Amino acid sequence: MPASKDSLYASPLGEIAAFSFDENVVKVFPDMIRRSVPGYGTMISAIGLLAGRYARENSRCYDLGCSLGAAALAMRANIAVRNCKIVAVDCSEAMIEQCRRDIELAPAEVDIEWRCADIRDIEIRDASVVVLNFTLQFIPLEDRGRFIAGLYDGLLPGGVLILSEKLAFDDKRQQDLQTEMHHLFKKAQGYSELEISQKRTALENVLIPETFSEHRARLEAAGFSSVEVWFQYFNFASMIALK
Ligand SMILES: C[S@@+](CC[C@H](N)C(=O)[O-])C[C@H]1O[C@@H](n2cnc3c(N)ncnc32)[C@H](O)[C@@H]1O
Ligand SMILES: O=C(O)C(=O)C[C@]1(C(=O)O)C=C[C@@H](O)C=C1
Repeated sequence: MPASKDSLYASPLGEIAAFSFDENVVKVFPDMIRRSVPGYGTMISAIGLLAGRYARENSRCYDLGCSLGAAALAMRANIAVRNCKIVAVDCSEAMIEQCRRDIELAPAEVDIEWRCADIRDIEIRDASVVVLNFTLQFIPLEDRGRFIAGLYDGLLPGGVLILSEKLAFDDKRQQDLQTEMHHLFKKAQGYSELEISQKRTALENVLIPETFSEHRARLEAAGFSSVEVWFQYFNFASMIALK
C-alpha cells in the first residue's frame, strides 16, 4: 500500500481524542513517524547493522511494538546467521494486519513471525537482539520495571537491547529548548502549528517520556551491565544496553 501523507490533525478538532494506533494512523504511519521523530531513518538503519552484529545462530530477534515492521525488516536484511527467527509484536490489530498483508517473505529468508499481542504478556526467550523502538514510552510507568526485568531474563548472555525513546529532561531550560526544537523540526517537515498542538494534546498521558537517568537506572536494576546513548537528535534518543 502506498504511504499516504499524514494530515490527521490538520483541521480543527472539537474534541481531541487520546492518540491510538488505529486504522487511520496505520494509513499514514510511515509518513507520520518520519516527519515526527528526528533521525528515525538513521535509527532504523543502525538497528539493522546492530542486528547483523549481534544476531546469533539458534536465537530469536524481537521487534516489540513493531508497528509496520520497519525495524524487523531492517534486521532481516542484515542477519546472516542460520536458524535465527524474528518475532515482531504489536497490540494494534490494524498494524499487524497491514504487516501480514503487505510484507512478502521469500521462504529462504529469515522468518518473521507477526504476532498481535501486548508485549507485557508475551514470553521473551532465547533472544540475542531485542528492539524497543519508541514503544516503552507507551507502557504505563508502573509496568516498565517488571517488563524490562522479564526482557532481561529472556536475553541470552551477550545479548543486546536497543531502546529508543522520546526523552524528558530534569533541567527546565533543556526541557523547554528540546521541546521547542522538536516542534521546529516538525514545522520544517511541513506540519502546521495547529497540527503540532493538536497532536501534542492527543499524546498527553499516552506517551510518557522519562529522563536518560531514569532509563539507565531501570536497565541497570534489571541487570544490564552497560548502558549508553548511541544516538540523540533533540529529545529523541536511542540507547544500547548490554547483558
Ligand atoms: C511509535 S510506534 C513504534 C514504531 C516502530 N517500532 C518503528 O520503528 O517503526 C509504537 C507502537 O507500539 C505499539 N504498542 C504500544 N503499547 C504496546 C503494548 N503494550 N504491546 C504491544 N504493542 C504496543 C503501538 O501499537 C505502536 O504500533
Ligand atoms: O512526540 C511527538 O510529537 C510524536 O509525534 C512522537 C511519536 C513517537 O515518538 O512515537 C508519537 C506518535 C507517532 O507514532 C509518531 C511519533
